[in-house]
Amino acid sequence: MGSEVNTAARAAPRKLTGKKQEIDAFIDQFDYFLFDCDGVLWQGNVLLPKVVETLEMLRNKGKKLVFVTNNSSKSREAYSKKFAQFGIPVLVDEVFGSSYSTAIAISRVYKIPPGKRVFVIGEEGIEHELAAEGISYFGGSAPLPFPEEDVAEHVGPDPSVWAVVTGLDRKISYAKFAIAGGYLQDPNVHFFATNIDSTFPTHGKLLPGAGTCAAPLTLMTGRTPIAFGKPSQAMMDSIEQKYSLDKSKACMVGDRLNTDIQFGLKAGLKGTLAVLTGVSKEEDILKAGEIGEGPDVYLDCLGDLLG
Ligand SMILES: O=C(O)[C@H](O)[C@H](O)COP(=O)(O)O
Repeated sequence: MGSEVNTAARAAPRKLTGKKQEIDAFIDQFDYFLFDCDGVLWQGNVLLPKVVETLEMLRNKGKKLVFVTNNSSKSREAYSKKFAQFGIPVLVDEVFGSSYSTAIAISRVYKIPPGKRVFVIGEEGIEHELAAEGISYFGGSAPLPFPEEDVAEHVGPDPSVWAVVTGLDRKISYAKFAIAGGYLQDPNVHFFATNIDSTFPTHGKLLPGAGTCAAPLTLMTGRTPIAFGKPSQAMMDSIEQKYSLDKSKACMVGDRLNTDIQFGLKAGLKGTLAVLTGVSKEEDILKAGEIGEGPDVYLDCLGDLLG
């Protein structure tokens, strides 16, 4: 499937009324539901209403659920613990995060050569998933092994460095950018990003997203990273393979038009459902619909799927 959205003759996004018959007809079209998490299931540390019951209802109907997040700060295992804290039983294997997507692309698609390593701008989630794939890395959450003011002495090429990977790094520093920028001046060093979200919604506010941890390197080197989170085709390809996903029976559920809904549309999934509990608002959805890039349907909140 191509990576562009086929906008031709797409109907305007339709708000589901919540009537049982209509909701059942919508759900019955799909065997698979891909869920974004933040803004759909919860907002930060607050679980949204009726989420537990809705996921249970879908499981009882035999639907296959996959939780697809761009949040690279947590590993799949850490994410499954977050689900457990909310009383939602989810297997580690049902979580597909951008850190995992990046790690499997590096080890299985790009096939990092033996003896090479990756410099990380990011947090534990990336480190955990790289390690699980047997990828050697440095940087990340480790403190700099030299005083920040001495950074210039440590900038330069390193033949052992095969790639720079960026993700959300809430301890980002000038020195980390300087080191990464030094490696990226070698055109043979790959530039990867878990995801390039502009914003990171937190406690109802928009904080700088993972994309802001890559952008200074683009400005510095003129290079743009290959990203493995939503809406990348690479992430969809891995999901398709891992879960034997039949795209003609799959629905993407999300709160954000430019990541979640684009992800479903670009992949040509059968359906896309937006909820209004996260980033994109009703007016954004209707506006995107005017250019054929809105979701098929939308709801105030996921719990409305209970009808
Ligand atoms: O900047 C980021 O990394 C993202 O905004 C964030 O992690 C989004 O995660 P998602 O909504 O896909 O769960």
